[in-house]
Amino acid sequence: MAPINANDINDAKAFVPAKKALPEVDTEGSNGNGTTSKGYSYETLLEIANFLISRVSDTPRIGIICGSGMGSYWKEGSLAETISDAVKISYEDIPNFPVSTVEGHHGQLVFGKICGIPVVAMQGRFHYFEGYPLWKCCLPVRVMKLIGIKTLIVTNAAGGLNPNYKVGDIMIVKDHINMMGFSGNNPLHGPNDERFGPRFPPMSKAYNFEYRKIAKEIAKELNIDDIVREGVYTCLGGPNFETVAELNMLKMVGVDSVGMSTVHEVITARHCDLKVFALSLITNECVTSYDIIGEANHEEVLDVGRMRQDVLRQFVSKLVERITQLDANSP
Ligand SMILES: O=P(O)(O)O[C@H]1O[C@H](CO)[C@@H](O)[C@H]1O
Ligand code: HPA
Repeated sequence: MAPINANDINDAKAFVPAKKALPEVDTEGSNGNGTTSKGYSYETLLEIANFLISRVSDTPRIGIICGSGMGSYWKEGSLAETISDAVKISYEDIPNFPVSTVEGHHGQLVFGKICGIPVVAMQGRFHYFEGYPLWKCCLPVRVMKLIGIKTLIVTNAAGGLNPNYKVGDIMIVKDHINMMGFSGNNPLHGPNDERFGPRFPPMSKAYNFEYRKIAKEIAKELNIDDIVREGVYTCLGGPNFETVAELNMLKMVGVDSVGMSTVHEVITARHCDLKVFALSLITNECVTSYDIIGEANHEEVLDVGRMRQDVLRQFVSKLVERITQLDANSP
């Protein structure tokens, strides 16, 4: 058989040009001062934090990680647009910071206020499939901690595995299954710096109970309780979406929503004693049968994010307000 010549292939998809030049992904973090093979030193992270602090006037109380299509890009009406008095700092301009490579992830920190409360939002997160090790995906969480946040709100786009879920539902995360951790891939792998947290942090109360209670109250107040669920999230390494067999296995072990983020961010946040709230926007139904015609795709994920941006903006804004009130009144 004659060898295939790339020029003969007629499949347009195979030749779609890259939208932007592929960024250099530093997979081990060994390109800067103070880096080690297992993460940045405390001092280097402090330097990054101080660089950011020198550029803003208010210390943020709450950090927000914007998921795919959910204000991860700057768009009229998106969650990130809620932020007033915004100071935007591109990841590229922050020393030793990774850069976002995913379509729909803008790549900047936005400092400002939601309902008068100082926040910092990540418009664009880092994923394992981009080539970053997990500790590096979570570097911004430690930086936000050093800047002064007390609470982290994590949002993600996810496939709905629970058969009762519909596209557009919002799932309050009550727990996660750390699938990547089962093979020892964990953001806390390597030497532990006690200044961040303990060697063996517990994870049984990772998702703050009081915050989840507030979120359900807010859902009622906003009259969206029919689309708000509560369930278990899992993160796979990606970037491919899952096979039917994989999804059925995950369903059997009690997973309700599936994505490629969040779990390692939450582990890092809990390690350094941040309080955590997380939600999944269900952007697609997981394909759990060979009879289903459709397939998961990233465009649908972004579209559903856009479709739900108003609701998410209201939901998260109210959460920011009520979480701040709750924490002000508790020790
Ligand atoms: O988890 P976020 O960043 O919201 O994005 C989700 O959507 C993308 C797939 O469409 C993956 O990156 C997955 O993790
Ligand atoms: N699987 C994994 N990640 C995702 C999905 C999915 O179905 N949807 C959005 N992110």
